[in-house]
Formats: sequence, structure tokens, C-alpha cells
Amino acid sequence: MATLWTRGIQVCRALPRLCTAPSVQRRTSVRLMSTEKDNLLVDVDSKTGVATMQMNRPPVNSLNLEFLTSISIALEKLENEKCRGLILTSDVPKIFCAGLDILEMYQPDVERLQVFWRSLQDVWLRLYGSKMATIAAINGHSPAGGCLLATCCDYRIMAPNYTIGLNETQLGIVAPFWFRDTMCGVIGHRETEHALTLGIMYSTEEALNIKLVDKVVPQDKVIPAAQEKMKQYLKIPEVARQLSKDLMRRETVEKLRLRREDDVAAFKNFAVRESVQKSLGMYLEMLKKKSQQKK
Ligand SMILES: CCCCCCCCCCC/C=C/C(=O)SCCNC(=O)CCNC(=O)[C@H](O)C(C)(C)COP(=O)(O)OP(=O)(O)OC[C@H]1O[C@@H](n2cnc3c(N)ncnc32)[C@H](O)[C@@H]1OP(=O)(O)O
Repeated sequence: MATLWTRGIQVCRALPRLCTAPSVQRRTSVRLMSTEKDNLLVDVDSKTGVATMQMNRPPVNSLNLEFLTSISIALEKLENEKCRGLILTSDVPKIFCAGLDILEMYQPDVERLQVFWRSLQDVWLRLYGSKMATIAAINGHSPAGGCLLATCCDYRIMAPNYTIGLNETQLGIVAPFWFRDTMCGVIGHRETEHALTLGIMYSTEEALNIKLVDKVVPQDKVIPAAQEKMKQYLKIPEVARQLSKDLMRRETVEKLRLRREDDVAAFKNFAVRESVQKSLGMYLEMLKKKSQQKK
């Protein structure tokens, strides 16, 4: 197992130029490193060409601008390196990904808010449109943006006793069309409508029933099961597999590509509404209270 490490991704606060390209050195061990500690660990098996990407931004792997930028750059590098497969998982106990960092949307700097949204679009375009075979090894809770990451993948394996879903309406916000399309592609129109309007968080078992996840295995078997499933993908002739995936996803990808700036504007205009800010504030307060009660 070789490790692909990315060194020196400099995430600048200065906008709009966010970061300089990381210099990748090919050697036995190359690390993907971000300014925010090692919040993304990427190992590439040099024999199989399968990368394992572990999200590691405690406490809950929430997706802020810097973290999204790291993920996006890492995905680009893996694609450029012609990796064949990607297993996306978490290094944070009990959490796959808590979705977007709500602090990015609450009382935002409007300039940064837009860059933030573009960086989320980038991650989606790269992950959903990836040529690699992608498997989500969901080893923890996976609300909203976490569910989006998982549903971008070709296959989902989840551990028991967690939750997954697009719960946006519960926060008083709305999942945009490309979140919807991604989920529709996995569970179909009716179930997506039900899930989105009610903001349903499914238990692992419920998620399996509606095929939001493909397989449930014990916690310690999630990554081995993903590695095993990956073998099946890698046995398929590469071009045939990639073209079939492209055939299924191209229209959805193109829809966002063509509407990127409209989507940024819609997000910005929506997020700055007084009613939305009020809802986000109340939700953050609720999370804080819940967290304090545990301590
Ligand atoms: C007209 C149409 C136009 C369209 C326009 C678009 C509109 C906007 C679309 C936006 C799409 C949004 C997508 C999202 O992803 S929103 C984020 C949703 N996420 C959640 O609701 C998850 C909330 N968190 C939880 O449920 C739990 O934290 C979790 C189950 C993940 C873990 O529970 P646990 O008990 O282990 O941990 P705590 O709850 O104690 O949390 C620890 C600390 O982390 C903070 N926290 C949690 N989640 C987030 C988050 N997503 N962002 C920021 N911070 C988060 C939590 O407050 C605790 O902090 P403190 O310890 O400091 O109190």
C-alpha cells in the first residue's frame, strides 16, 4: 500500500483565489495535507490503483470552504493520476459527514458564501462525474451534505445504528436541484419527494429498505466490504464501465455545469433571507444545547 500525500495545499483567505495547486511527489509515500491539519487522508494502493479517502475534520466532518477545497483538489489529483477506484470514508468515530458547515451559511460574508457554494459544486461535479469507481463506506451518521457525498458514489455500504438522509427542510432550507437529482438517481422520484419534503433522516435499516444504501455490514467490516465490492467494479473492462456511468450521469452533470452561476445566485439570495437566517440560528442553538447536555 502506497500513500498518496498532498503537501502544501495553501488555502488562502484572500478571495477569490483560494489555493495554490499542491505539489505531488511520486514516491512510495506521498501525503495529501491541508492547512487545517491532516483533515483528509488519502491512501492509494499502487497495485490496484484504488484510493481510500478518509475525512478527518473533527468533531463531525462538517464541510467548510477549506475542507471542500481540499476534497476537490484531492479528487482532481486522483483523477489525473488515473486512479481506478475510490473508497470514501471517515476517520471520525461515529460520523461519516455532518453535511455543510452551517457556520458558513449563518451570518455569512456574502463573497465567501458564494465561493463556498462554488467549491461544493466543484466537489459534486468531480465526485458525481468521476471516471473512478466510487464506493461510500458509511461508517457514521450522514445527514444532508454527507448524504449527498454518499449518493454521489456508485455504491454505498453502511454500518448499523446510524442515520442518513437529506434533512434540509428541517433546518428551514431547501436541497437544490442537483442534490435532488442525485438522490432521485438512487431511490427514484416518489421516495425522493417524500424524503425531501419531510427532511427524513433514515436509520441504516430503513435506508437499506428504500435502497438508499446497498449493503449493511458491521462497523468493522465496512471498509473490507467496500474493498471486496471494488474488486467487482475493477474486473469490468475500464472503458465500458466508465462510459456506462457517463451515460447514466452526463445529463445531470451537464445541467449543473450549464447553470452554475444561476445556482450560486439562487443559493446566495436564499441564504441571506431573514427567515432562513432565523431558522439556521435556531437550528445551531438546538445543536449547541444538545451538545452541551452531553458534556
Ligand atoms: C429555491 C431554492 C434555492 C436553493 C437554494 C439552496 C439553499 C441552501 C441549501 C443548503 C444545503 C445544505 C446542506 C447541508 O448539509 S446543511 C447541514 C445539515 N446538517 C445537519 O443537520 C447535521 C447536524 N448535526 C447533527 O445532526 C449531529 O451533530 C450529528 C448527528 C452529525 C453528530 O451528533 P453528535 O452527537 O456526535 O455531535 P454533536 O451534535 O454534539 O455535534 C458536535 C459539534 O459539532 C457541531 N455541528 C454538528 N453538525 C454541524 C454542522 N453541520 N455544521 C456546523 N457545526 C456542526 C455541533 O453544534 C457541536 O458543536 P459544539 O460542540 O461547539 O456545540
